[in-house]
Amino acid sequence: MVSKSDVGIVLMNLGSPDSTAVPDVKRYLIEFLMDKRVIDYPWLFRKILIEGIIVPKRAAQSARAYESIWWEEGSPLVALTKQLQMAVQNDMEIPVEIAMRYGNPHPEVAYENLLKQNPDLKEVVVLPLYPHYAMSSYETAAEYAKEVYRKKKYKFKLSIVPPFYDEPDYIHALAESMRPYLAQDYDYVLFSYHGLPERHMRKADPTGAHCMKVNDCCHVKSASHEFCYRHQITITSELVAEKLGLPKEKWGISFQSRLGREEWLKPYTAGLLETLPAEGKKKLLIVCPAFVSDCLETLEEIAVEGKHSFLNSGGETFTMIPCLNIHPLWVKAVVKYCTQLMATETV
Ligand SMILES: C=CC1=C(C)c2cc3[nH]c(cc4nc(cc5[nH]c(cc1n2)c(C)c5CCC(=O)O)C(CCC(=O)O)=C4C)c(C)c3C=C
Ligand SMILES: [Fe+2]
Ligand SMILES: [Fe+2]
Repeated sequence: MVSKSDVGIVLMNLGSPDSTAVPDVKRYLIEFLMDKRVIDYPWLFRKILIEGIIVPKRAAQSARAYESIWWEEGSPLVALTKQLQMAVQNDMEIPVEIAMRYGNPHPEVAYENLLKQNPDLKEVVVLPLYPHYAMSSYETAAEYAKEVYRKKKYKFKLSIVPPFYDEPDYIHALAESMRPYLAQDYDYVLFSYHGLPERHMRKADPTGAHCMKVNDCCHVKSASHEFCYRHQITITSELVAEKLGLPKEKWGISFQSRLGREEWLKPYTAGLLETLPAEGKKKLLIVCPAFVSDCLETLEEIAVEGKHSFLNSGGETFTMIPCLNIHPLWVKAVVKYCTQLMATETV
């Protein structure tokens, strides 16, 4: 066993542009979308599509969106990840660093910072800040953390916390972070998750025969569930709804942030926000559990664009429930997942 004083933690999130200036946003979008686990087309086709079409078209619009949510200290996602870092470090009393999959700080900087604090570092535990597995979120973060580690031939052990979508402490934290909002008058609770191309679901299925192929696949027991985003977000939602005592007709799941023309997981949040009021669901609570830190996709796409669309479609109240951010029960869960893993797994 490694002594606690020789362990460091890295909290790894998605990342943001360095600033809202268009060249910084361009650089960030290119790094993000050129990731073969995000847009999984052959390299040359991806390069032409991303650098020639998508990014030139999208960068200025994205920069404006970032500008509308930017904080004095910078990107909300990065600032909130730093706040989580401080809270976890205070609790664990060991060094905690943050790293981003895209942009800054880079995982190498996080590893080097831990080594500066303890040249005898024996183990680093990386927690990818995604409750659910997806090739384009959890997997790419975990693989990148390993790639940088191997390239630099570090001597410390590297352990990576697995997705925690059904872990009791995470479910408890998410449910309790939502509970105060249920005291207000509401018709419906919408769990809106980041979407994925349906193709990614089929690709991630190691059985090759289950996801999106078997009827009600996410509820039929299968080895594919370890890698099935839709199964995992379904379980998170069902466990939280059960804990909160939400009746079946009072909640539902949808998928946001679609990009491009491919079929993504349905139903789309944007469509539902326009049709829910006509079904009598006029007072809405919305929560986005694919993200543990508030970010562009919650603060702009949902809290601004989504709200506008819902209210314009006949909705009466729209309440966005914040991400877990630094909720004390979430900090406790993070501490537990990192502690549990220390010296139990090695890459
Ligand atoms: C093919 C494109 C994309 C896939 C697949 C995808 C999956 C995915 N993303 C997150 C989490 C976040 N995504 C965020 C922003 C964002 N996502 C995409 C594209 C895909 N994401 C783009 C182009 C952007 C940039 C913003 C924009 O121009 O719209 C963010 C916010 C980052 C921030 O700085 O605040 C997060 C977080 C998950 C969890 C996921 C798969 C499940
Ligand atoms: Fe995304
Ligand atoms: Fe599935």
